[in-house]
Amino acid sequence: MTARLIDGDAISRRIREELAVRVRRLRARSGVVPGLAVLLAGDDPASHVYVRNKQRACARAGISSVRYDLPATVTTAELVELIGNLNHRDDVHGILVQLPLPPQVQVRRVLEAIDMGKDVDGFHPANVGGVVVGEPLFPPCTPSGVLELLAHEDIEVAGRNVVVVGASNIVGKPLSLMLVNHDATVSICHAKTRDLAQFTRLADILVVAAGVPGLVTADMVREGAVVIDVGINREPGSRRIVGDVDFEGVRRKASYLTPVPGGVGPMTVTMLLQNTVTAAERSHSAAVDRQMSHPA
Ligand SMILES: Nc1nc(=O)c2c([nH]1)NC[C@@H]1CN(c3ccc(C(=O)N[C@@H](CCC(=O)O)C(=O)O)cc3)C=[N+]21
Repeated sequence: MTARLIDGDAISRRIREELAVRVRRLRARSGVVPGLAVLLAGDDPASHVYVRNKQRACARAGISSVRYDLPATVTTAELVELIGNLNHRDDVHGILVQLPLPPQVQVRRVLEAIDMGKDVDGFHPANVGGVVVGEPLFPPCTPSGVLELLAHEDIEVAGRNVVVVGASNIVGKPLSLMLVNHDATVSICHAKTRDLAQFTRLADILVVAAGVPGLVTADMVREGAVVIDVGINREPGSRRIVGDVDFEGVRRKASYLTPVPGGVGPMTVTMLLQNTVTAAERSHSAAVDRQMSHPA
């Protein structure tokens, strides 16, 4: 068997075109232009690349984005204060704090400072709780991008065995709960899992988000499984990125496979744009509601 490749770039393009239509409609109706604030601390080269990609994608969809470049020495208090100011600005509908943050910063406190209604990354604990009960204000971007890819290919998740490799707070854990909410049977594997292959071979759908290049090889994959590679690993000294899956080997065994690049990565950015447009639409509806209840 040779896997069909899931084209995240093409699926993203279609969704982004629909988002651009929503942006134009909102602007025509209300004059509101969706706005995203991106906070970037320090000079991690990968973070700079990601942020540049996000801002370019915003511009193409008609979303205005402002970037705050903060020194690597930034404090928790400084970040919390800046976020407090952005929370009150009505031209900023989404706030994104690029991770990782420098080691002296208390990430939890920073994420908790973001107004829930502007938490387009879905990292605020209240949004994380929303994922548990199945109705987050904003679903986290990479997990919803994965679900969007599966839905787009008509791959049913209800009743399937899904194995998620990686238990991070931003991908593995929320994605696992979102899959359970779609009636999948989910196993979560992580760095301490003994005999990983014993689990991965049970998977109808295998999602790999471990950050370990080449972790999943063909012998670990059931014939005909769907394999979603969330890994983004930069080879030292190279600009090329590779996933967590041995692409050539697994391609001969799986029924569907996402490439890296061009799979989950662009969907993450697309879901960020989607959340930002939704945030702007909600802020406009809220303004209309206030107007209706207190006419001038
Ligand atoms: N607050 C926060 N939110 C995030 O969503 C977030 C973050 N911090 N920190 C880092 C990770 C990583 N991430 C990616 C997004 C897009 C691509 C992407 O577009 N990848 C392209 C290729 C990009 C390239 O070539 O470098 C692709 O896979 O085709 C990759 C990785 C978002 N993250």
